[in-house]
Amino acid sequence: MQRLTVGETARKRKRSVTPNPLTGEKTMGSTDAQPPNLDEAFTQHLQGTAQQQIYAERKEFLLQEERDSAWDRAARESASEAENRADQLVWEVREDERDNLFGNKASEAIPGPETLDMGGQFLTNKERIEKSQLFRIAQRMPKGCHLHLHFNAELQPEGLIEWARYLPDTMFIRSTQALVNPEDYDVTEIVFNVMPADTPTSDIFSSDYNPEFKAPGSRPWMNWKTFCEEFPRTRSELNAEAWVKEKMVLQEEEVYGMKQTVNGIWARFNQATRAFKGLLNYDEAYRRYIGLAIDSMIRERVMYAELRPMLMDKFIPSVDGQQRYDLRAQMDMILEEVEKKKQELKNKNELDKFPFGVKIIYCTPRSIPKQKMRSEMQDCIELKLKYPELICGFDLVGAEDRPNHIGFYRDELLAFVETCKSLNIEIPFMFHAGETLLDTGGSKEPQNSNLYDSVLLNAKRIGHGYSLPRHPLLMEKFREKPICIELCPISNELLHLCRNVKEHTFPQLLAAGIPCTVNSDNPSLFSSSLSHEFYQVMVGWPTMGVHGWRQLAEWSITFSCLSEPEKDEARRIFKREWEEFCCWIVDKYGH
Ligand SMILES: O=c1[nH]cnc2c1ncn2[C@@H]1O[C@H](CO)[C@@H](O)[C@H]1O
Repeated sequence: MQRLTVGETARKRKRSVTPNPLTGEKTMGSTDAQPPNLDEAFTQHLQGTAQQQIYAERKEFLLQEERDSAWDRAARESASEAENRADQLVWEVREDERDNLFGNKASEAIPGPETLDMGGQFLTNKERIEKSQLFRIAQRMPKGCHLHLHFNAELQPEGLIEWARYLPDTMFIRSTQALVNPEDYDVTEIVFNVMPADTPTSDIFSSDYNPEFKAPGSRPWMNWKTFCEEFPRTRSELNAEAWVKEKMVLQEEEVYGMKQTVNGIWARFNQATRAFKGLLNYDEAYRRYIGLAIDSMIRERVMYAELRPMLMDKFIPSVDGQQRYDLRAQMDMILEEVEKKKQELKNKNELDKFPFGVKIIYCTPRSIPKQKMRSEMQDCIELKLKYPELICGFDLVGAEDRPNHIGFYRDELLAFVETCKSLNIEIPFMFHAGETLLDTGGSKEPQNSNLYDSVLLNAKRIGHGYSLPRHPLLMEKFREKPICIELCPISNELLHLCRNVKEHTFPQLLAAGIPCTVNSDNPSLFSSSLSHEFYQVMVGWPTMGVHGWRQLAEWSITFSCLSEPEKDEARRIFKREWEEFCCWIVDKYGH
């Protein structure tokens, strides 16, 4: 029988419509129709056709259109030959490590225990990351400026704990409960303080211990050295220092634990922050801390930083607990220590490594009453008048799912703006905003999102901005103004905004054309560093490359509070270092 073509079959099918005997419905009859020869049709249409050609051209056009409007276009187009080569090599290193270091080759076999997801949970991956060449490269990368870094959370805890050994008489510890049963050690919160040696003390290991610390006559403190000596008596598996360190750093199990909640991890985070405070807030440590923080930035190839101290507690003690230093004295210490570092660098002819020192963003908690907020703002302005080059911004900090939202302080914030204008000073807002999945500013009302107030109050930058993609209109406003976003990817993962960096919203923010920078937020609590953050954005989005890294670093200069001539100088240094960096990659990985 002669085979019908596809077209003839279709015509024939049309002719053979018959009513369904049960329903009367007319359906296509197939009784007398020949099945179409699909095989022949496909063979015919698979041969190089105009459609294939047109599709390929349209695809290329679509890709080109996307590249032409991509966020990293300027960097891509201005890349040197070495940078283009470095981009290709870094891509190769990353993709090789995805398959071979992490073992992410898809297979039906259940992966062995050595397999980890590249870009998966940060703390779970941390040891593997440290074996990675991509991480080596991230460490070596010139990073520009660090714009979101909390003052007490820059350095790892070991050093601070060690320094406390040298204060056998004046370092004290307080607990929120007696340490008697094993569970007490897990649930208690501890804080430190330097006080006069004759401060009345109690025994935290006694069931009579009274943790009350506010009431007159309360004596919740125990000498730290005594605490260390007594500690093994009740908890032999850890010594006091190791136990305290666990309290100060977020542990993998508590971050990712099945039963962990957003509130739970924030409570732990806040406890950890408070545990750091007393260990560095006394004159000797404060000074040493600044120098060491700068050393660590230089190692990480950061050339300048804007640090965020909480300045609501106005005094820090001297090492003997006898004197108190007010905010001005603290600012003087910062300036002096920065100056010492600069001198050191100058002597080594290395001033380009950290030429601009640091600036301070005045931070205050969003939990305080309006009256207190007002006095905080006045303190900030007073400091700005006294230290115009040092104070560079104002920020509200603390969990955004708790009161208050920025708009709660609307009148005070507007008064702050007008007062600054009348004094002819500028203290830009750099609010924490969008660091929440509820995005209701600690209330039940979506209109209390801190993202609205950040736009209305003309923030220069915002911290986090994680939930901004839910507001396309605000995205547009951020892009137009522009308001820069200080990304803190590891912080966001550890504080339960996303399970891992691949779920983070930074690709949406960047793709929308909003300038962003990369930051480490609280590296000492998160066991992280700025190099880890840059590593994370590289493995979190396959589209990220060396050009993207450069764009992020360049934005950190553009959106810093350096003066225009300083920015030009910063760009000059950065450009040179970047080219060296790219050549180093080509040298090391090009064979
Ligand atoms: O990611 C954050 N979001 C909001 N507040 C924070 C974050 N990191 C630190 N702090 C808060 O800032 C103060 C230290 O300067 C600490 O009180 C801490 O709770």
